[in-house]
Amino acid sequence: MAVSIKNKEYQLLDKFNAGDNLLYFPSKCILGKGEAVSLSAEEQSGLSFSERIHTLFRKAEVLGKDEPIIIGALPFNKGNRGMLIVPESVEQQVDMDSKQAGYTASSLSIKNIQSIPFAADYEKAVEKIVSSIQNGELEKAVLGRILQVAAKEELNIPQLIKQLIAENENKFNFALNISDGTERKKTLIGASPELLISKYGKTVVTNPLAGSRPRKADPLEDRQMENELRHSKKDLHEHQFVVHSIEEALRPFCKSLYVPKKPSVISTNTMWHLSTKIVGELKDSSTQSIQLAECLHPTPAICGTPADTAYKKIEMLEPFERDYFTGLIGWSNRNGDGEWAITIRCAEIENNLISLFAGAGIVEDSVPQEETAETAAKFRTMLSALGIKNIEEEGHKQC
Ligand SMILES: C=C(O[C@@H]1C=C(C(=O)O)C=C[C@H]1O)C(=O)O
Repeated sequence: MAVSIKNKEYQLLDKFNAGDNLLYFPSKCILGKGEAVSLSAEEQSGLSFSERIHTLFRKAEVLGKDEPIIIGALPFNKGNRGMLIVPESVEQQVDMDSKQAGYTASSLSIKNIQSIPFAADYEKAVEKIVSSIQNGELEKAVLGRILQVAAKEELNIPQLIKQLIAENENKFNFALNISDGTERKKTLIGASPELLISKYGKTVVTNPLAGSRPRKADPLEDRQMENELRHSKKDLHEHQFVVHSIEEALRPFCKSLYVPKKPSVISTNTMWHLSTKIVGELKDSSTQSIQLAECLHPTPAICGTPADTAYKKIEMLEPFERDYFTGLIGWSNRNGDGEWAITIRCAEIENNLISLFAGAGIVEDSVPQEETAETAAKFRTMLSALGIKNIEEEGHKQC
């Protein structure tokens, strides 16, 4: 049974060890230890996300698990395997103090750093998407790249997640064990600013982000960036694709749906984003959060419009498998209440190797160099928590 704690002085986070599964969301922190039930790659094969969750709950029931909670990560490609488990024990905390998480990052010694693809090749791929858009093949596609960092020493995951949480208050922070039953210890870690769906009873909330500017150290320049974004035709247009598609997907499930007419601007520690918070009331409160997430995924915020054409372009132009990047991370209980965030501002870590992921939405008037700069700024969420401050220039020279 899940144990709930309400005490600001107490930090559930302090109990996190490498190999555990942690979600540190604005609403609550969930720490899962051990693995009571999971789904193998074979068991997941051919199943939708909802069917996987359903199968896992059934397995937990057979074992007599009381009030099971599923924690996991689901991939960008709906056909790939994900990581879904009912932990052996679950503790939750609803009243946290992220500032207390603070651990001062020491600078990581780096052996090697590389962009995949190189920045110049990323820009060529952006150009190709822009031409396809101009030819009328599609309207938007999100193109990603990886920054691969080899550190001199193995990473300390508990320290890293604490630092990430301290730097990313009120974001969807996570550290999940994606080792996949093998000897190789792999962690998916990140601080996502983007809620795909939350569902509590009859209430659903989604908060798409699309349209971005990097934050600046100088306060005046920083405000300028925010202002520019708020009035940018290109970004407002890009944002509209996302809001429109989410509204269409959610409406059939809802008795009422509130969609603000204009986006607001929100900030992370590294970015400004156009944001629209959409709130709905479900017709049927037994609708599962994962069912809604599955219906929305992949949104044009992380894939494109139309989704199938954008998907094909991404597969053709990105020289790597996205896997968990731009998939979902979250939890669900037996009633179907749950929260699923989009897996961005994240990295996969295996010993001393870190793969950071970032993507940018490409539309008709996108400028390739600006998209490289945008992805570089998005990498900074993870880089900063790793204590790597000045990689941008260094990275550009080497990439
Ligand atoms: C794909 C990412 O971010 C997405 C793309 C955005 C954009 O293009 O403006 C903004 C937020 C996210 O929806 C990422 O952070 O890697």
